[in-house]
Amino acid sequence: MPMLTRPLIAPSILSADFARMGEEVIAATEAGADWLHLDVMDGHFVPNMTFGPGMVAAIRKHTAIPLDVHLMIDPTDPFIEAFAKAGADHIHVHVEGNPHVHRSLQTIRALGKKAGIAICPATPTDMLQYVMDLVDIILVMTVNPGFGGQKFLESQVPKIRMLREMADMTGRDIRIGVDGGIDAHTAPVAMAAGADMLVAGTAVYGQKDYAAAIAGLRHAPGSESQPASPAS
Ligand SMILES: O=C(CO)[C@H](O)[C@H](O)COP(=O)(O)O
Ligand SMILES: [Fe+2]
Repeated sequence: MPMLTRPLIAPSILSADFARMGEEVIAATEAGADWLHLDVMDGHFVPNMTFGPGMVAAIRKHTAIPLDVHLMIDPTDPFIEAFAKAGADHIHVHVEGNPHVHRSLQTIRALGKKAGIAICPATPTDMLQYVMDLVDIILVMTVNPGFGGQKFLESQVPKIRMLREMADMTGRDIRIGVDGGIDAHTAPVAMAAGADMLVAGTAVYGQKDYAAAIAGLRHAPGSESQPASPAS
């Protein structure tokens, strides 16, 4: 059974009030968010659209916590530098539909950012096998990407476990994040399988009290006896 560590919490602004984004960013920061998760969607890789580097730069001015940018766009590579310059600290690229994901990860690292790789529910873990040396964070999609407020896919729990094993075998400190349908019930399930970073849109921005929501996720059963994870 993997060790349960206190997870990092990354509220996803996908569920925030876009018309009050500055206030929403400050509110999550003051409520104790470890990272802020920014979902970039292009209406092509996923059937929804959100925002580009301009929004990331605007958000950067309102918080000092790491900006965790999840790129759901195709192509990816022409835009990596723009997101890095906009103030992203972590940049996640999807393993699907990108034949040169190895190069994408190299590019992110060369820009001095943490390299994340996101994996959709139908994609096997083998796809990550030959890029593990370039990965700082693995983002396991526990819903099909594109929308907030979807139900956590239990079918992804063995995948979280397998990726935790693959990550541990590298001997490097690779964080395993889960993204989609995370709440106080599913967070402990994901953590028991090896997740140590929880993205939560609805479970934070859909609640009245952001601080209570973040604390409720962070202190999911089993986490209290373990030391807190470092913030980045
Ligand atoms: O990447 C995403 C969707 O593609 C979002 O980060 C995710 O869905 C968060 O929303 P929720 O916590 O409401 O499921
Ligand atoms: Fe996301």
